[in-house]
Amino acid sequence: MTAADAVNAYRHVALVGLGLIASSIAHAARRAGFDGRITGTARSAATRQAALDLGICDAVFPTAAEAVDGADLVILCVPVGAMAQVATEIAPVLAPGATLTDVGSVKARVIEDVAPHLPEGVHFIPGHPIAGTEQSGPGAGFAELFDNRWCLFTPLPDTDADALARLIAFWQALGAKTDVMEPEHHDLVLAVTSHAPHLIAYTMVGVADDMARVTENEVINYSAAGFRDFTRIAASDPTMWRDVFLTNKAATLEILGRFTEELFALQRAIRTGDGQLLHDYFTRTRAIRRGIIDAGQDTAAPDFGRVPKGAAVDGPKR
Ligand SMILES: NC(=O)c1ccc[n+]([C@@H]2O[C@H](COP(=O)([O-])OP(=O)(O)OC[C@H]3O[C@@H](n4cnc5c(N)ncnc54)[C@H](O)[C@@H]3O)[C@@H](O)[C@H]2O)c1
Ligand SMILES: O=C(O)C(=O)C[C@]1(C(=O)O)C=C[C@@H](O)C=C1
Repeated sequence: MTAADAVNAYRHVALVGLGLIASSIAHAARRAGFDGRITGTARSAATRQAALDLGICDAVFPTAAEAVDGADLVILCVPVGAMAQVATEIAPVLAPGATLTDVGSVKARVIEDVAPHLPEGVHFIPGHPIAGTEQSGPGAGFAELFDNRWCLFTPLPDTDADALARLIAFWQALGAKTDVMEPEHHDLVLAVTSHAPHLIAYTMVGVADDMARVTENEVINYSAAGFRDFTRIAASDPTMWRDVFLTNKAATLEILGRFTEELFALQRAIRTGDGQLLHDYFTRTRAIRRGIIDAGQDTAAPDFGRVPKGAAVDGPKR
């Protein structure tokens, strides 16, 4: 199957929320050869106009129900805390046989908030592309965002296998690698790899800001590269990240608890002059970084239409 075949399996894609991720989906779908209709909805007239000016949508609407009417693929691209509200709005107009997916950074809570509102016959397949930037809004999107990045799916036990395969092929055509897992497993993994690191970056930049007041901005002016990376992460959208922490509470608190224990151990090693402990620790973490880079070099090109091994047959990862 070609990328164009995979994206054109759908004829009308509706994007609910027109920010970084929605706009990147539209650009990547067009790049793959999507020749169907893309509709969108945003609350503000300025965002709707921007989406038209940027060529992201063929038509934009002030309400989600209007945008979704007649769509065979609906993608919820709003903050996780807004998923329940938009699901209620669109439920009456979702066409039987349509696929409804989302891109939210948390999965168990999105399933809890969306699934109860849906009519029979709609294929609800939660998803999450692990790709983004600290920018927001329709102008921030670009076609290459998902290239060689993971998109994870957390289907429900009764998810239709053909609908899942079609959606996986769509995301692979956008450039992503795909995998399937249980929602709770997803939320724990992401708490480690994304959510806790964001909170740590927010905190470190907050600490530096307090220091900057003391040292008359020297901390900001002479910031080193590592700290500057923290400031990029800490510039991410406040609404999106508030919702992530409030909806992935248990997993994030679990990881932050472990983080604090390790931090105290390192703090003690510094105080007691235990250079061996520090050296051993940093040697171990360096190996992890090198492992990630090696794995990245092994990344295969997306294989359109391929259902990942184990998706429907062996069941998702737990
Ligand atoms: N930014 C990232 O790095 C990233 C990566 C992967 C997944 N995600 C997830 O994707 C989703 C969208 O993120 P984004 O980065 O595109 O955000 P964004 O801020 O760029 O866009 C969000 C859009 O949703 C709209 N919106 C907000 N609240 C709404 C409501 N109550 N009703 C209707 N529309 C509403 C906003 O006006 C905006 O148009 C979030 O669920 C986020 O967790 C983000
Ligand atoms: O690169 C960034 O700016 C991101 O933070 C993107 C990032 C991540 O943590 O990797 C953030 C949240 C998403 O749910 C997925 C991706």
